[in-house]
Amino acid sequence: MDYKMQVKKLNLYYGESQALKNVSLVVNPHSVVALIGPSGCGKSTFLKTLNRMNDLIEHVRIEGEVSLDGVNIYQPDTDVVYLRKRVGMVFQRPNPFPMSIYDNIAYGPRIHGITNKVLIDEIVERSLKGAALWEEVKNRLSASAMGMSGGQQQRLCIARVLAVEPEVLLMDEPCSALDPISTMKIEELVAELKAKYTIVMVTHNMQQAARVSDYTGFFLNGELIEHDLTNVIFTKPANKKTEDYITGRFG
Ligand SMILES: Nc1ncnc2c1ncn2[C@@H]1O[C@H](COP(=O)(O)OP(=O)(O)OP(=O)(O)O)[C@@H](O)[C@H]1O
Repeated sequence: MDYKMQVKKLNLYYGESQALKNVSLVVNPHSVVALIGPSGCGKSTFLKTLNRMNDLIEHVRIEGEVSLDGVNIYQPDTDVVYLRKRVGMVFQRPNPFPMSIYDNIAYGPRIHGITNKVLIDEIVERSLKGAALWEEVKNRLSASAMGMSGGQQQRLCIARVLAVEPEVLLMDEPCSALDPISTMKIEELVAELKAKYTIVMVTHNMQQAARVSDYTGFFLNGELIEHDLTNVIFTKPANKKTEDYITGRFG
């Protein structure tokens, strides 16, 4: 099988400080990869290297290779806007734009040049359905997104990413600001979305990693200690440090 993404010997430095150390990882298409590890171990930094979000931070230096469908995204001629359309990101805290539900979704397609109202209507409906939000909001599309619950806002942010037809979804602790019911909805959604997309998700919650992911990577101090099928990581990890972490001996 061809990998959707492949990371080879990745090092990342914030100024003098090295945040990622020789990380190599492959991501299969239509799989969910969970990244776990204690606070500050480099999970978010790693996630952001997959669509070059770290480019926006000063003094960041990156060595190694990250490829998407076999093409290195760090090549100088990469169109970063197009890359981020293909590899979309959902953040820890829902961050809807202060505009209507409809306009939140229409924003991305409009930026990418779509002006036809009928087409945008279709995209809005399809994206909201894809994010399991349509039934809850179809009668109030012109209402402000700021009036939605936190869980709805997070699904709106997922719908916003889906609207530009990504291939990979990066999720940085998408449930950390949500209540248990909203968390469950997002987890169910992730399970559905992997039929169409490839998902890489950072989570603090090991039960969540065990529930939703096919593969799990364990980070510690900027190193990817181990990466394997999720049931292997949680039942018979190869590395003692992984075992200590998942059994709660530290973290
Ligand atoms: N913009 C930045 N400038 C300098 N150092 C940074 C920056 N962002 C992160 N770091 C450092 O890089 C290391 C990894 O941080 P990162 O946020 O990737 O960890 P994390 O595993 O996602 O943590 P958490 O689970 O707490 O979100 C930390 O030591 C952090 O202080």
